[in-house]
Amino acid sequence: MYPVSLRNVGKTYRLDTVTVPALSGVSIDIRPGRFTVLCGPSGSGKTTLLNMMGCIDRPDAGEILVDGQAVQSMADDALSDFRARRIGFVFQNFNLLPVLTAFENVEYPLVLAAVPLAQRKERVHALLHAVGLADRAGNRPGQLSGGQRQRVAIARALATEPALVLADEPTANLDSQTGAEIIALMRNLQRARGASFVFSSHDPMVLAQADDVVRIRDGRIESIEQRDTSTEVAA
Ligand SMILES: Nc1ncnc2c1ncn2[C@@H]1O[C@H](COP(=O)(O)OP(=O)(O)OP(=O)(O)O)[C@@H](O)[C@H]1O
Repeated sequence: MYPVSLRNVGKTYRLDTVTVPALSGVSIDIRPGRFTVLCGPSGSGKTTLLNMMGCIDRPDAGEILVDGQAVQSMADDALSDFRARRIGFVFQNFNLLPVLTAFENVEYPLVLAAVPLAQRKERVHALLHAVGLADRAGNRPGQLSGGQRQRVAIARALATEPALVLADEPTANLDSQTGAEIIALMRNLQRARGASFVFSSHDPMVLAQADDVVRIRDGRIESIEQRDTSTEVAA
C-alpha cells in the first residue's frame, strides 16, 4: 500500500472573479520508505500538492488515498483527527508555539492524541535526544537558533510516529550549512524509521538526497524519477 496516492487531482483557487488553476490532472503514488522531493519553479503548485497530500486542504477534483483510506469522504472533524495521528508536518517557518518549551512543543501532538503522561515523557526525551537537543528541552523557541527550532519541529513531526512526513521547503529559512545539517538529520531519521518523507524544495542539496524526484510545472507532473538509492549510506 502507498502512504499517499493521488488520482486525477485538481485544485483551483478562486479570488473574487479571478480563478487560479493550481493543480490539474495530478496522479501519483508516493512509494513507502522513500525520501521524495517535489521540485519545480515558484508558483508551479508544490505547496498546493503537499497541502492536498497532508489533508490540509481539499481538492475540487479527483481522489486522494492516505494509507489506503479515501480522505475526501471524511467529515472535517474526522479528517483533522486522522491528520493529527497519521501525518507529520515540517514547515519552512517552523510553526512552533512560542509560549511552549521545546519539550512541550514536541509533546503537544501526543497530548492531543491522548497518549499517557509516562509514555509521552519517554517519547519526547528520546526524540529530543535523536535531534541533538536533549540539553535544550526547557528552552522556548525564542531562545533557540533557526536550526535548533527546525530540529524541534522535526521531533514534533515524528512524535506520533506517522508513516508519512511532509515538509514544505524546510531549509528555506536556514543558512546553507545549517540547512545541510537539517537535511542530513531528516535523511537519517527517515531511513532509521522506514517512514515516507515528502519534501518540496528548490534546494539542490535536498534534491541530491532524494530517492524519488517529482518535477512539477504549471500544476502538472512533468516527470517522476525513481533513483536506485537503496544501498547508499546516509552522510
Ligand atoms: N490561497 C491561495 N489563493 C489564491 N491563489 C493561490 C493560493 N495559494 C496558491 N495560489 C496560487 O496557486 C499557484 C500554485 O501555488 P503554490 O504555492 O502551490 O506554488 P509553489 O510551487 O509552492 O510556489 P513557491 O515555490 O513559490 O512556494 C500559484 O499560481 C499561486 O499564486
